[in-house]
Amino acid sequence: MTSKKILTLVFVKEPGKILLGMKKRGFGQGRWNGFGGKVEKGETILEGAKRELLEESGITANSLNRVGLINFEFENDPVILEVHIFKTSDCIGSPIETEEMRPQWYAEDSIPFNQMWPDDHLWFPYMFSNKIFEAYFLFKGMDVIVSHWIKEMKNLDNIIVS
Ligand SMILES: Nc1nc2c([nH]c(=O)n2[C@H]2C[C@H](O)[C@@H](COP(=O)(O)OP(=O)(O)OP(=O)(O)O)O2)c(=O)[nH]1
Repeated sequence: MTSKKILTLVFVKEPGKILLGMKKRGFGQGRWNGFGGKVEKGETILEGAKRELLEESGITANSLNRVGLINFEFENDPVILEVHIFKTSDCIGSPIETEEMRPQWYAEDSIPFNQMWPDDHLWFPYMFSNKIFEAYFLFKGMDVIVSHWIKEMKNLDNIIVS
């Protein structure tokens, strides 16, 4: 039997650059990523996304735009990770280093994909060209993608996040 965990991932974007954080501990440690985590009981996905962004980067988002939805499976693991991805440029505050993340701005043309999850270079181009997408990745361990698909979507309105 499989079970699902709902997670969020938020990217703060300014023209030509994006804020990433180096994950200092836990799942994905040592990789640059957006800010996010598990949605808690009693909160919506959007609330969870804003909470994690604030906790991990010190930034408050006024609004978030949907970027995509990815389901991750790992061989020999019954847990599916459903990751809701957002971006925002409508936010307040400057990034601060937290217990979990060390933030750094990167130019869009120098993203450190070799220090990121191996799927990221496949879907970042959708995000950078403002395309909404849905994707699936099956991993063996944390480094090898066994199979995957990515589809551009008109919207993700069938998946309610508010
Ligand atoms: N870019 C990218 N992000 C991913 C991938 N897989 C994956 O789970 N993530 C994201 C989703 C979440 O934002 C984050 C994992 O959340 P987490 O385990 O740190 O959650 P958390 O902060 O609630 O955890 P914790 O407090 O219990 O440590 O990593 C991936 O392949 N690529």
